Amino acid sequence: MPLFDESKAYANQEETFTDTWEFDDGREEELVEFITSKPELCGSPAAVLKGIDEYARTKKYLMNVGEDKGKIVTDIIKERRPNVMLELGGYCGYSTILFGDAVRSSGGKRYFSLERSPKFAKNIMALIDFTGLSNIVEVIVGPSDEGIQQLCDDGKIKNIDMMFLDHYKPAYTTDLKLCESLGLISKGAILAADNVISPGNPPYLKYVRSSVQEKRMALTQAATQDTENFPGRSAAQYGMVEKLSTEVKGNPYLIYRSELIDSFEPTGVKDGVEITRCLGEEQS
Ligand SMILES: C[S@@+](CC[C@H](N)C(=O)[O-])C[C@H]1O[C@@H](n2cnc3c(N)ncnc32)[C@H](O)[C@@H]1O
Repeated sequence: MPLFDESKAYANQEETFTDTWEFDDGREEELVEFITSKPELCGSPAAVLKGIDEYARTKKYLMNVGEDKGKIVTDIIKERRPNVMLELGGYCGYSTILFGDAVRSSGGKRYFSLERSPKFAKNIMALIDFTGLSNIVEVIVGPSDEGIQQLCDDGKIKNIDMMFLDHYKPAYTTDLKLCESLGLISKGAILAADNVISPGNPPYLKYVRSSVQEKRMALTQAATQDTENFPGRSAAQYGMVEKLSTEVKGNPYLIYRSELIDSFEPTGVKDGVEITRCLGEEQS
């Protein structure tokens, strides 16, 4: 793994959790102003991303995927060339711009960003408009499980080619199972899950690394295993508002091959992205 370049490190991450939102102390709107007040950045995804990185380095930390982990995912987008890609958790739109632009450049049609906070969603839309990506990116406001169901009911997605998971950590497994149950995951789908080292997501890693037989066995155990065993405060975070369903069983017959790619948070803290490829479905 290459070493982290300290010269591009974001400002230190402060402790600003509330029961409802992380950060949301005005920095996100300050960022939008910082970017949109520079007309020279308008219409250029690369320039806007540079501007967001500059804000997070010189002013206040932002919980973006960042350049290093972002490159892991854009390399896979170039290889997979997804027609339809979803991200769960958009925040200020850094990953939305980076991956939405990569999907567009590789010939894809739609990039859906699902963001629970109406305030954050408004900021993403402002930056997407400014960057010139509104013809490919659609921001869906509300909890991810409702957004996924809605996209499916509206016929906007029939299949997910790629999905980036970067929202409420205990919802990674429940949302993946929801996608599986809705028939949205099939051979060729690729999942990229952020923060599997920092803060970590043991239930998700266990699920995507399990064999069909192990997943079938797990169905006989308590469903709460998906949303328990979280390090630090990553589960308590948003706990007052997140209502996860542990009833959705998913499709245990899907065959996954999963690997961790080591990398860094934009602050330099070690982290990794779990890349999971669906190889097909075992006949029941
Ligand atoms: C780590 S940030 C996402 C960063 C973004 N992907 C990036 O790299 O630029 C997590 C985001 O997930 C959102 N979020 C948390 N729970 C959610 C849920 N259930 N559905 C959708 N978004 C959620 C939070 O509001 C926050 O904006």
